[in-house]
Amino acid sequence: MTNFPLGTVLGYPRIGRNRELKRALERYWRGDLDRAGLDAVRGEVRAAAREALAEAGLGRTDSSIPEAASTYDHVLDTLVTVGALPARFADLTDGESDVDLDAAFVLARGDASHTALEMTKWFDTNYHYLVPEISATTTFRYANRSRADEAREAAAAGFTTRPTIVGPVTFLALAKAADDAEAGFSPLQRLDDLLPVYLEVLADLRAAGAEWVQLDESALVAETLDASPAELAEAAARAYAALAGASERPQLFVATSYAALPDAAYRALAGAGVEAIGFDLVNGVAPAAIAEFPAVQHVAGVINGHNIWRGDLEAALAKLEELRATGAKVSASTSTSLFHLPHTLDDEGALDAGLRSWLAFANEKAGQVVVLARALNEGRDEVAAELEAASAALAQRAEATGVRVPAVRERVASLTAADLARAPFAEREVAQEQALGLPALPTTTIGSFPQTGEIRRARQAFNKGEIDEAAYEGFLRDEIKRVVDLQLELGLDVLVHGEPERNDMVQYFAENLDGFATTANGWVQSYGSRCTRPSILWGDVSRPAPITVRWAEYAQSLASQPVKGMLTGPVTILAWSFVRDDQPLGDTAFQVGLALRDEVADLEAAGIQIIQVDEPALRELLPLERARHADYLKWSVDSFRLSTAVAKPETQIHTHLCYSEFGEIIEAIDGLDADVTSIEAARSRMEVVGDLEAHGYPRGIGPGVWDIHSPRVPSEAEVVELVEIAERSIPARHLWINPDCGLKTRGYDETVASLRHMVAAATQAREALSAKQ
Ligand code: MET
Ligand SMILES: [Zn+2]
Repeated sequence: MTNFPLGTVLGYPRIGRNRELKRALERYWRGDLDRAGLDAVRGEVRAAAREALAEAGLGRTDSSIPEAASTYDHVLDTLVTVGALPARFADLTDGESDVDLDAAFVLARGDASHTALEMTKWFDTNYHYLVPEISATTTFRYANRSRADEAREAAAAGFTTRPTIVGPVTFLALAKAADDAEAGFSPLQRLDDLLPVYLEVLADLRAAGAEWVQLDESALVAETLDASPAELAEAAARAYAALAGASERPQLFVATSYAALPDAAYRALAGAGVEAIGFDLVNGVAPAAIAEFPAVQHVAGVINGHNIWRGDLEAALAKLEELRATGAKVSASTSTSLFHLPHTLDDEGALDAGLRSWLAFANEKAGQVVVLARALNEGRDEVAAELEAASAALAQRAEATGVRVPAVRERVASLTAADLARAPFAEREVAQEQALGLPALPTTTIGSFPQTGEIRRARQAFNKGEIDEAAYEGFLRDEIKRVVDLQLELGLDVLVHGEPERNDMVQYFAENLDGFATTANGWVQSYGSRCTRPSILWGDVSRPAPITVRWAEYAQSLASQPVKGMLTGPVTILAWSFVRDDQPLGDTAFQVGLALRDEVADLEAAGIQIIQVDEPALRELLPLERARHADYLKWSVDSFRLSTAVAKPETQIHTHLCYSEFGEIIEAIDGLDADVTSIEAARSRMEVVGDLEAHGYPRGIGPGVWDIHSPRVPSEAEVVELVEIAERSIPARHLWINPDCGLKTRGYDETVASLRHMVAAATQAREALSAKQ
């Protein structure tokens, strides 16, 4: 068996350098591409990933290239591999043959007869995985052999790559108890039943030629899961004793990312006989017990896989040398999979040359790992030139114009507690009731309306200079009028302008704020075929001019109902951008908060009575280590309040949070002090409203009644049912009726039908309410 390579990356972007896979998927789902066509693109994307990493300098046959392609989601891949289909998908399999990709798509996207799996954020990132549902009766079987097929495909192309799957502990730790599970059931209880399938998978991968397999076990670093770190470490000890004990298997590389690997978990893995263990040295420190396990290969994540900065290569090497000095066997690696990054800077010719020299995308990060591996192998003198170039870029960045702007820093420094506080809610509630005069159970939407092909084409034409600004603005005004008229016709109570001018809710602000740059092709996967193009926040942030005011003002001029002004909050702007790494995030958040504060004041002055500041990423940035929570919650809440507290009592502040697992941050949500908060709740059938009730949440709340992540149109009766569930926990005067999230990814047919059902359901619920009174 071969040694573990001296340099590796934990994963690679999966969607294709030019989003080939995204496009192929969408054509396939629309029926414009057949399965053979889709499979051909999938194969090309896998081949291109291997070639790109080989070109960056990773070895073709030394297992340093991860075989980490995924067509929709890697947790879904693992779910299908181990055949853990929830009961409601039982009709997709005969229980014996392989579960195919088409079945996986139904799990992911739902269809007329299946509600899709839930999605939630992958650790503290902006990537969404599909949440497995496990109960005492879930069956496990080796039900999809794609990983082994891919290893064979790699071999045929002259590679020995390293198949990558989610490890058994993480798979179960990230799962939720299925609805039919008994109270108190935890998916980890099924570990011993799952392990035999992993043994089969390992044997099959070995037979396919894999020398090493990578099992991602990042759950071991998280303190925010249902299972405690001690339970997770105990599960790891059991799981890996079983897997390492197998005779037919590749060598095991257990990778962990996103925070420090706790000593207990490290000992569990090393003690079980795992041959290589990876840990994150960007967001964590090395486990203390390393010296006790000299046989283990320690794969040190010293190159940040989750940001786009070229960073301090010298410091990364110093970490490796320090580890090696303890006598440990050391390899260089990225801290996380590179699927959080765009493919390559080669596609960013238009980027400012200075800024570009400070950056590294996936291919360039792989190149950095290769440099470090050479230093480990041949000595640091052999890479002196590369180290020097990286240090020079870093020094130049620190001094560059715009990175530190005195006026911005002085404004932040002069803030006081009074700048963060509004009048008490009781007072605001009365003032808003008078100002707005809304009915009980008001209906609204989350902001965006469908981004039609026509809108995208108009934006493209404008960006290419094919139409001038006046023509584009005229187009947007017509679109806004259409959306406002539609909402009037549907009978919604609080309107939106529909956000047609925004390519993306963060990028739009980034493009209009100083301190940001945008990329040409910097796409990263968000979920399935959905990609985002995060902006690069590289300098001090300020707002040169009002951003959204003219659109909101125009929309408001078309209706007597209130139109919500629509902003993206500071935490979300940070979470969905590539942020600077040279100062605490909280400092950056305050700069963004101040810029938004100016926008709130201007919206209000323009006559906008309701302003929504979206913070869907509030939960996502919550650190995985509990010790860091207090600091995070303080700056995230304060930066939101900084942006909104400028509003008068009669101005109603809304916020929107995607996802509903926020038991953990309910104090923070309360701390935002928004008058109304909309949240996702439809897929979990309002699970979250109980948490809110238990907490005694005192202000307005809009639990989503329509799951907009699926093309399914909810019936009026379904919506009524969800409203009734919500009414049991939330006082009617605080309850709002809205979809789970924005509608930009939906088509107009579904949108109109669903909103019609939603408004009709609200009318029914109102009638029931007044009958009761
Ligand atoms: C991901 S949250 C989206 C909120 C935004 N206002 C929208 O409706 O699209
Ligand atoms: Zn949302």
